[in-house]
Amino acid sequence: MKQVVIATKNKGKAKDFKAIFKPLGYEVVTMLDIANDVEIEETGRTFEENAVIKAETLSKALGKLVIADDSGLEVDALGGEPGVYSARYAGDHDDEANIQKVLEKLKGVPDQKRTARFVCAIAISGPNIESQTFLGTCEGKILNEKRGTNGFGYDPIFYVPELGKTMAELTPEEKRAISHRGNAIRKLTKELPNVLK
Ligand SMILES: O=c1[nH]c(=O)c2ncn([C@@H]3O[C@H](COP(=O)(O)OP(=O)(O)OP(=O)(O)O)[C@@H](O)[C@H]3O)c2[nH]1
Ligand SMILES: [Mg+2]
Repeated sequence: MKQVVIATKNKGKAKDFKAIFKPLGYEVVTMLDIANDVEIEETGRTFEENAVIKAETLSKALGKLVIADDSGLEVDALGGEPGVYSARYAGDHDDEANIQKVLEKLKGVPDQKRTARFVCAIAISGPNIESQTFLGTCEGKILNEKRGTNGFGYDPIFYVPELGKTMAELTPEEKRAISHRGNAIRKLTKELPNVLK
């Protein structure tokens, strides 16, 4: 089976990418499988900058084509927070603490002002290609409490109005069809149809 290397150590993202790439005929390999010792500092100010840092660092270390994902949640009533700090908003990769911080900050904010979006910047880098980025978004609303157990991160409080469900109530296939990550990868495969082998 053809392989695609993703510069992530996030198990939730790995699951999402498996759901996205399996129908395209690719096996997904992440840093958890082949480069757990490589540390990447996310010093960028934007999702795109961080995605390029991740893709280029791992691509140089492996000498291979690599895809990276930098993503997060933007809440309008919080001026776009947590943004690029989504993974480390309250505790470092502590999903529960991060969710509680968002809910606490949104206490008393009425339903119509709880709009938010997930953003995903995908970067692709390789020995013979110039790095490129693709941005995907998914619009929704932040609920007052958690619903559902699938997914990761902020999925249990992110409500998708068109489906009447939170991201955490969707199957991996349903999430793939509408998510920021699915949308960014669809752009990549449309614009670079021949780059993945
Ligand atoms: O509910 C969610 N559903 C999603 O689909 C999603 N995508 C991103 N996020 C949040 O944004 C952070 C990314 O930060 P991030 O891009 O730096 O990734 P990370 O540090 O977790 O892993 P890595 O890829 O850097 O190794 C994550 O940890 C999550 O908190 C999501 N939350
Ligand atoms: Mg990270």
